[in-house]
Amino acid sequence: MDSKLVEPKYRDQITRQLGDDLSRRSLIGTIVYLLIWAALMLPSMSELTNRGHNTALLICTAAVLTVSVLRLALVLFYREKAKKLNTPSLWPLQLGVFTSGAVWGLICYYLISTPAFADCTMSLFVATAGLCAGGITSLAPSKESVSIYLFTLVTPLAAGLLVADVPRATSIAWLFSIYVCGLYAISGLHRREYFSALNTKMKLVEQTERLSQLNTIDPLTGLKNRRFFETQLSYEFKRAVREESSIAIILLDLDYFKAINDQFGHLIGDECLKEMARTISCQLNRSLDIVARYGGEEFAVILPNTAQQDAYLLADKLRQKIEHMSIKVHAKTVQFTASFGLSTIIPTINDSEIELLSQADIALYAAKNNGRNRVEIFDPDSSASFDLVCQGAV
Ligand SMILES: Nc1nc2c(ncn2[C@@H]2O[C@H](COP(=O)(O)OP(=O)(O)OP(=O)(O)O)[C@@H](O)[C@H]2O)c(=O)[nH]1
Repeated sequence: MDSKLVEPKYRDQITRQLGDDLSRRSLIGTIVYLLIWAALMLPSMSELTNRGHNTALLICTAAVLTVSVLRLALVLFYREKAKKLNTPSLWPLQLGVFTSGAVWGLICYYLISTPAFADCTMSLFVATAGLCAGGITSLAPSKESVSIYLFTLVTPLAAGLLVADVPRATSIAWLFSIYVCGLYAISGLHRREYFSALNTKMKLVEQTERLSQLNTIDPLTGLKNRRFFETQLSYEFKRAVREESSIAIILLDLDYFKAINDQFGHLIGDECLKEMARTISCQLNRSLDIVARYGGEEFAVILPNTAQQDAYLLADKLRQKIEHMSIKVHAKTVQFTASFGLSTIIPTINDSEIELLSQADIALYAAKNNGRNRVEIFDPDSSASFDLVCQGAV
């Protein structure tokens, strides 16, 4: 691969894309290769057989068939490698190009230098010119493949022209030289355009990924936002149904936040939210847990595979951490508390995550009503939350 044309950070993805493209093109190339041989030989087959050249023809046909099967096998081998490796080497594809080019070139040499096949010479030149054009167009993204193909295909043909008594040999040699040079130059342009398009595509993919990442993040706290939370909740809920495992939701809301804003200003209010986000994130040690800013001063936590008692212990630990947090503003210290609503379920197919969320909301509402700075667990029996052993009520 031409590394000057590829941005280093996209090297791996582009190498992979190049391999995919070349393997697809090689498949088509192999079929066209076979068809060209058939079109070249079938019309003159009976005549050549009558002249007693059937053994030579059979050997050439067997060689064309063998090299096509080999090339096909190499493409499949490359595809198998590509399933396991991120950036598989392109050598199987290049070996396929080399063998098919070399076999065609040698057959050309043999047919041109054998007087009995003089009738086929013109159609052989046309077929080889077509193979050159098609091969170079489809292999253009790989400079090495183009060079291998041209060299193996054209060198024996040129040698054949030198040794055999071909009418207008000089003219044909010139025509082929111009033709091959022109094709080679055009393949360079094609290659530049191909890699420029790939670099642009990779940049777009990268920017789209970054944008969709940003789309899931709350800019103030750096936590995930509500949209992400809801998507993940749905996903985790379905997983809990499948695995028949417990899932818990904690909703927490800063107490009297309006008063903090009014007293210290919105910037200090923002600092409280950021500090709170940091505290919640620090307390969640499992990578499975998801914390998000659910609303203005409201946060939400999903705890997959967590029983009610464990979720309660975590919520109360968070409550205590927040209670003991403080933010310095000039000479003053801002302290605040938060209220928590908790709901847990081992869901079945008939349950829904929206129900679980609204249960956590009911429990949070109860925590606010029951005095704030406390954890309430949703009680399914009374359909209202009840106070659990929570020590820090204001
Ligand atoms: N600084 C800041 N304030 C916010 C933000 N989002 C919401 N708020 C404020 O949060 C306050 C929420 O007030 P309320 O809904 O009355 O709740 P509260 O004062 O916390 O009272 P309780 O929840 O009942 O304890 C409002 O004053 C909002 O303006 C934010 O991003 N930054």
